[in-house]
Amino acid sequence: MQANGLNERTNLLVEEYSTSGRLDNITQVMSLHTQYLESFLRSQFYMLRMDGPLPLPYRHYIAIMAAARHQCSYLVNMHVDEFLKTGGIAEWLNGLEYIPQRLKNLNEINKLLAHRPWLITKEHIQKLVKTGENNWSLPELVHAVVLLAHYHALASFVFGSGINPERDPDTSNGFRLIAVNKFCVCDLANDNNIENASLTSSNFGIADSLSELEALMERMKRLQEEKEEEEASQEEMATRFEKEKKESLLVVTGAFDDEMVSTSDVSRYIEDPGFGYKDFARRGEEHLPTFRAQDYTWENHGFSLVNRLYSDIGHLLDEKFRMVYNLTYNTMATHEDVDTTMLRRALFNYVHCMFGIRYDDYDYGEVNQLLERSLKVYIKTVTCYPERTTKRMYDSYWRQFKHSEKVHVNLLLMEARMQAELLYALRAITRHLT
Ligand SMILES: CC(C)C[C@H](N)C(=O)O
Repeated sequence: MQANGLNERTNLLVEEYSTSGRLDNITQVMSLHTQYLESFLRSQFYMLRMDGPLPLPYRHYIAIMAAARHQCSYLVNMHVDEFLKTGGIAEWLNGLEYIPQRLKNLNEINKLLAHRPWLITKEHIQKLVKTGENNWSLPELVHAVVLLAHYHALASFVFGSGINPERDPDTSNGFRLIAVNKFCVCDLANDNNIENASLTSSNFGIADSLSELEALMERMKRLQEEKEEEEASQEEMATRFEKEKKESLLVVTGAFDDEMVSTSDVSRYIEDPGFGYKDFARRGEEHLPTFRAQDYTWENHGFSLVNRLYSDIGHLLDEKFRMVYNLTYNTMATHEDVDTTMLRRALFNYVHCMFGIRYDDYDYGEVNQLLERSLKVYIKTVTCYPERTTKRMYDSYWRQFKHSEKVHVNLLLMEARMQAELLYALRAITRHLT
């Protein structure tokens, strides 16, 4: 890393250390992307610690409920500590039966938001805001929704980057208890080249993965040229989206490892643990409806609503979304000066596609050409079933790329997911209001 970048990174880490008294592994891994880290920390600090509609312990309890939907013990434990530190009632940590009804009422929206946000309707919102003494005010509800979406998405980042719990010398078994997917966070933070590690465990040689990279760059170039030549018709574009959406449902992610559930003690914070992202294709009775992005965009609708009800969070989130969307170093593994816009768009839009969100000016044929199968498996797992992510999945795509680039991928997935959840929830709130 260049001296400049390194300085910036160090400064930011020092600053974070002095404000929060710790440097967790999330921060360390994210510090590979300092600019992003800054806006991430700013918005997180705001929603957790600054003036806002919800009392502090509530915020941490909501973070716990959100992270528990994905059995993310790492985040759960972190916020259990914070919950107690901010004066939360210890009894609540026994599980959902011990919390006030009002908080319990968030279960349903937590569950839908995490796994099938398209099912959220204005009726869900109505129920929450009109239940007599247990009602939520709209600002409180928006604060809660932002926290839920943030922590669902962060769980994706944690599993996607293989972040392990920090070792705590005081609790001898605290570490073992929650080690789930055994990545080495130190490797990530140092951005060692993954070449050696991943190649020995796979059947491919360096030559194959090199030509994989060349082929990808070739496809990007060709798509760029084609784009300048002809434009597909509206119908053709719509068909391509539907095709990609349908196919995404067929992408098979790792089988569920039961061991993981039984070793996790976080299930007491959730209801209906079996509820997950729907494998529509197999069941067939429900389909994933299409959300036309231009009818309800973050920029024109979501942003102003969220900002009005919970002031300034809109700006912070907006800055973060823009940051991640535009983040680039113009590199592709060892190549420099490459315009990677197309590839980064494909990643972001593919996540939205899995949530049924369609941009009618985007050609989903690009997703199909740029994202290979193993990458799609990784994306779907990290976004929809993060707890199932394995190191093998992480290693199996883009074998020439650096760790920092795979962390970059994770940032895109995380933010796209957060935005998708927010869009559905905010649309329901708007409908409730009109
Ligand atoms: C996710 C990666 C393909 C991003 C790329 N390294 C860039 O700087 O744009």
